[in-house]
Amino acid sequence: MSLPGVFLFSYYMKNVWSTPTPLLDWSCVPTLVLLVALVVVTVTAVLTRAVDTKNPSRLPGPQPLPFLGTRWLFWSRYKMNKLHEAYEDMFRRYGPVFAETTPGGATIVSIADREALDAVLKAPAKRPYRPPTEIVQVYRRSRPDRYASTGLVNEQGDKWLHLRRHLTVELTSPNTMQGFMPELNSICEDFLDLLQSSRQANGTVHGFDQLTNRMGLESVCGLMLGSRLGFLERRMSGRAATLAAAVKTHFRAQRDSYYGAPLWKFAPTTLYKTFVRSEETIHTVVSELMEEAKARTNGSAKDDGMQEIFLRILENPALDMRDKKAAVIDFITAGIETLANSLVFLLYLLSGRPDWQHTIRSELPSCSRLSADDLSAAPSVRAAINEAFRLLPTAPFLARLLDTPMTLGGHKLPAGTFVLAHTGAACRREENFWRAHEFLPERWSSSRQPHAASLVAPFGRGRRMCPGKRFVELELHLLLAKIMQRWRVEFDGELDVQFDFLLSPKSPVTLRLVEW
Ligand code: HEM
Repeated sequence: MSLPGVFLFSYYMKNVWSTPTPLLDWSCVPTLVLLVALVVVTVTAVLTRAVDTKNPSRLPGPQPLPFLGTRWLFWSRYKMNKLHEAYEDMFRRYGPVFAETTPGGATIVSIADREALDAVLKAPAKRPYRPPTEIVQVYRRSRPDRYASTGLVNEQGDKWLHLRRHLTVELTSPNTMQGFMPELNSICEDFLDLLQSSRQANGTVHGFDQLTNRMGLESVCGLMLGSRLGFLERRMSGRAATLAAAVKTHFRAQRDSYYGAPLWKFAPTTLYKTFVRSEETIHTVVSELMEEAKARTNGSAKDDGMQEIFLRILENPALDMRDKKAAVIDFITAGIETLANSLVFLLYLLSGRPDWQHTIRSELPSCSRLSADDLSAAPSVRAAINEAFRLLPTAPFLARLLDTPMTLGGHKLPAGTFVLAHTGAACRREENFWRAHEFLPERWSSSRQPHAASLVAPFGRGRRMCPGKRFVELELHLLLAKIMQRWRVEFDGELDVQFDFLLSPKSPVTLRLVEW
């Protein structure tokens, strides 16, 4: 029994023995409730066990408890901010296909098996169903004044298809990205200037993660809103800090609503209120930024490559104004931390390979403005990025609901089963990659077997794949190339990584950028 359980139990037992019997003894009511609850829990536990042993197709996995399912694990055996390690441990205990049970009794199947992953992620679905984050769904549905739908990230079916068609064409177009290249070069240079001014004499940069977050903000907001917003200026405005903090809280609250006690579904708990505050802050700041961007756009020529995405979304008559605003919010929220964390992970991993940093530098020209051709002529940049995404992806698993019945790991699963596809864990299995736990960018230039490249899916797979992929890849290439032109990267010790619904570095991150 848990510690609070022991207290509760001893409190009730003390009352039962010491209280004289009154005419109408209300004190026994809580005891009765406790007893009834205990009986129900025990009977259900016995029944669950009986049903499980009769059912040979039951997937391996932790034992579910009545009313709690297997979530108790995340409140006892595992830490919520170390969920990536919890899943690695469960794969070791139960094998590459296992099931968890939600407090409501639904099954969630986790897979790290190559065949199972290929089957789920390559299934041809026109409208792949990615289970929505419930807390976002509940809140947005409660605010029809602000949201016409739950947004591209959380919407499903035809509504999702409509949003996807109208919102992502520009973002995924190679031409748009090409047009954004000069501006992206400037953003990267400003980021390097910010790093330079934050460096101590020996090259140490404290709070590197905060600086990358500002870079994520500047580039994603620049891309979406069509203008530079000043997040990379030496002294960051209060608004930028507010937005960055709200995005972090937003992700954490989603994580806690998903893996923590689901009390927020029954009452507006502190968790729910925290989530709502963060969503409202993001909405307010992004609305202000959109208004300012609109005002600037009205007074300027429309041929600027940067403004294309924002203008196309604003001018699209097929979209509700509320959907336009929600889209900008979703793009910004989905883009900032993912991009920033990926850069921290990439530099951290590269710090262990000074030889590879030399190779990158030797492939680059010395000029500061880099073109797409300069980047293509440096294959070691791509190899380092691919390898960092393989070994330490910021999104280590993808969620799907099965469209059709499927057999995974020898178990028949009905359509509608909730599956977590752990691409990150699969990429660290020796049967899928040669020396799987090591950061070896050379595997991408001359492949050593095994080399299951299709498992590396940092941006997801299929039609629900991340629409920001092209932009992020371009930006990471540029950033890495520019950093390597100027400095080599050093890091002491191991980076502490935590699960904030995404894998994130534990803040603050300190590293050294040393002159060549
Ligand atoms: C390193 C940076 C990024 C990573 C690792 C990343 C990763 C992902 C992943 C894994 C998904 C789920 C895909 C799936 O279920 O198959 C996703 C979805 C999404 N991402 Fe990204 N992302 C990044 C940056 C961005 C950026 C910069 C934007 C916007 C400009 C963005 C916008 C979105 C949106 C809107 C979705 C939902 C798409 C849909 O459901 O149709 N992401 N991202």
